[in-house]
Amino acid sequence: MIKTHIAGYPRIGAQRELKFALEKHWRGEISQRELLDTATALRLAHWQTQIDQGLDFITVGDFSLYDHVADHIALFGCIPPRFRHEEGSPLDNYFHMVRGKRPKASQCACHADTFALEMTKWFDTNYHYMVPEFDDETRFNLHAEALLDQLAQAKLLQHPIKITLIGPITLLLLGKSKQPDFEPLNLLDALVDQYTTLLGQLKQAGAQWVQLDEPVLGLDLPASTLALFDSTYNSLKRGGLPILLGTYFSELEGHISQACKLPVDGLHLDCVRGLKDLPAVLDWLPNYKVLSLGLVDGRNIWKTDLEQALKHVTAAFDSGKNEVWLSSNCSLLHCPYTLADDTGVLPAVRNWLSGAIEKLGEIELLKQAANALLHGKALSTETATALARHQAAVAERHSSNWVHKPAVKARVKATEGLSFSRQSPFKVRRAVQQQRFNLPAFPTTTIGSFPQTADIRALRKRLKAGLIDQNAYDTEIRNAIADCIQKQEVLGLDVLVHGEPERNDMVEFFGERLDGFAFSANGWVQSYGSRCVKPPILYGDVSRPAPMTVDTSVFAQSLSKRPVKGMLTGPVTILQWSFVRDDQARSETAKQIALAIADEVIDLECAGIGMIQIDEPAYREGLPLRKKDQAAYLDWATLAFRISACGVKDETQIHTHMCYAEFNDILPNIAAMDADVITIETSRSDMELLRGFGEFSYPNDIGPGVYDIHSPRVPAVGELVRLMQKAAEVIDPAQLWINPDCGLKTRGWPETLEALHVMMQAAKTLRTLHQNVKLCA
Ligand SMILES: CN1c2c(nc(N)[nH]c2=O)NC[C@@H]1CNc1ccc(C(=O)N[C@@H](CCC(=O)N[C@@H](CCC(=O)N[C@@H](CCC(=O)O)C(=O)O)C(=O)O)C(=O)O)cc1
Ligand SMILES: N[C@@H](CCS)C(=O)O
Ligand SMILES: [Zn+2]
Repeated sequence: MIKTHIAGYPRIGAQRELKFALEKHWRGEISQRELLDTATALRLAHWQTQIDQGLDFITVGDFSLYDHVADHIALFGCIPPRFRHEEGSPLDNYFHMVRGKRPKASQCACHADTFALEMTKWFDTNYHYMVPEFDDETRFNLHAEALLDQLAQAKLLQHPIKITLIGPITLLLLGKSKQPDFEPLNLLDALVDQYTTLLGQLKQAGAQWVQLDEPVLGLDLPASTLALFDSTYNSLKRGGLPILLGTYFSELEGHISQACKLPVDGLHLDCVRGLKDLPAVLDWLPNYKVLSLGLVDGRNIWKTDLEQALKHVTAAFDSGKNEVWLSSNCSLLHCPYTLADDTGVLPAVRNWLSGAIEKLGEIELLKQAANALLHGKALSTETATALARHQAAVAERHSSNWVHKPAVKARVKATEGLSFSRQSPFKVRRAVQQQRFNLPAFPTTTIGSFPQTADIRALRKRLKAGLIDQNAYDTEIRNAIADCIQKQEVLGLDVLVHGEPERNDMVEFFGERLDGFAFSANGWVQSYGSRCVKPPILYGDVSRPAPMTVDTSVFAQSLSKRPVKGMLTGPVTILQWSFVRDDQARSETAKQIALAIADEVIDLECAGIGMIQIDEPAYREGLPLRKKDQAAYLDWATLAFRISACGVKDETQIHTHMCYAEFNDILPNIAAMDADVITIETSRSDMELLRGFGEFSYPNDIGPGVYDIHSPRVPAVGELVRLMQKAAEVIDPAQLWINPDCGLKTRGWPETLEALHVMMQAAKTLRTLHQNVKLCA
């Protein structure tokens, strides 16, 4: 028997309805009721689409107003004490937990300025989840009302229901221990009790199945953790609801037999990332269990090769399996709603693509084709035509002239064996650069973007709608740059930026200017909360038809005597935050992008730009989940950065920037990138992240972020001085720069100016405290 389902659906809304409703609610423009009505309407629409496309189950539990991990914190009642208030609705307190809060003058002490939960990347995706906090005071207290309400809504559609939840072991491992020696897994028994009760309630309320996702099974796990799965799932059985164990994002290698033997009713396998596991799973998984094959890629947008997928379905039945489910490998959260009619995408490329709705159609088409094959029946004419048309599009992409550019391939080939080093070692470059720029101790700078105001976004919208012409747009952008430069001069920053007002997004902007990329008009994907990105579609060999940033940089530099950094996004980040090719190695694509960025770097240098920042915030995120694959990645990712950066003279200062990551385990590779200056996110770890840089004797200059840009909170001078003093304990002060954690695009101007003013005061204090800093080795 074949059944179809998905691991989860995008939730922001086909027209970003949830984003706009959330932001209106936060601005006080709509009530909680209106926000919840929007959410209900979206869920009903999503379930109806799944039914219309023929899926055998609708998936409930994947929707969230902000983040699904935060929802589990609310569901199991493990909200950290600082967010538990007597006053305010549960939803107010939920938003408080995920967004933080500044106290209103009139509010009581329980509303003190509280930091939101930390946010971090969901495995190796560009989605951010809210990090649960655990300590020995953590208690669980089931609050299933919201989930049961959703189940009741779904039941109105009279279609079988599968609930989806994060499994208890993954949930604990995603969290952070708030005490030095406390292990979140100590809480497992208590949490499993709550899960078991919940599963019982869900069964009673009419759910047919639950999918419990344990993507950590695809990570390198200690034997002690692996050992917990058996007893955990034995307990969960008591809930009485059939369990599908969900795995995705990685191969199960090493854990396959255990995953197959767990006391659950079915196993879901990621057949995109973990296809290698399939033969072993077919051997090990008992035939009475359901095997769910995740054959449609939820993290990319290419049409699935259904003929290939069909072979895997056949192999499953040939191995004796009785019940095979067809699905996406992971939640469709990571892809846009639809690309079928997106007018932004080049028509030649559009036919190769599949958004969430189209992926539901693929799963259904696969089911029909597999059923016909298994029962020895001919396909209906309609299915045969749809399948033939689908496969023709898949084949066309692989052989298209749009994809393959011999000159680009030849240029990459010519780089083989080259090491791509700067002309001189850092110490020599540093002296030459200090002579050129004459910077003070603790130079001050920012990461690149300044507030992307509603006015700037509205301006771009007017350009797109044809309401203003390119000249009018360029003039306004230049005004914004001039204003930004002037504000930085007034603040007294040492190294300026142009502020990035012309960029819709730091990756999409470059995608729009490079050959080999297509972009969509409405292909939005949730990044965190109400924030979305529109990843460009990297479909072919990459080259740079013309300079991309030189005019803007030259203009910005013409407005100041201080250095203004040229601002580029690095090859690994462009790769990581785009929908990328699946027909060639990522390392190959990265080299192509690196060569295009290298051309831009040289053009900037030739135009007189003395400092160039090549941002690589996704360098760490691209690290494969399994240790065995990491060294190879780090080698090519570092090489890609060096290809883009190393063509310049010693006197040109190369900066890079990284955020959202633990860096300590990859320090040798970061050092090998050999950027003259690296700015990193550190303030939220109280500079602890920097300790590793000190222990490793990181050789080049470092700007540890001194304040968190995710919050409107303005720090105090003393706080920043303390953080920098902490940094100076582990790093030679002569190596230290002062800057915020990351770009300021999501902030408003008032708090930005206030916070930077505080940062400048802190720099002054530090220069007094460290008068003897020797700036040049
Ligand atoms: C640094 N980060 C980034 C990541 N990934 C990227 N691809 N880019 C990143 O910068 N990953 C890690 C982090 C994630 N952080 C963020 C932070 C902020 C956003 C964000 O603000 N997103 C915006 C959309 C940005 C954008 O593309 N803007 C466009 C179009 C804007 C738009 O929606 N226009 C409206 C009209 C608006 C108006 O005021 O009238 C419209 O077209 O209808 C632009 O500026 O032109 C967001 O709003 O979600 C994302 C990730
Ligand atoms: N230059 C970018 C980097 C963000 S990670 C910015 O400032 O927004
Ligand atoms: Zn950043």
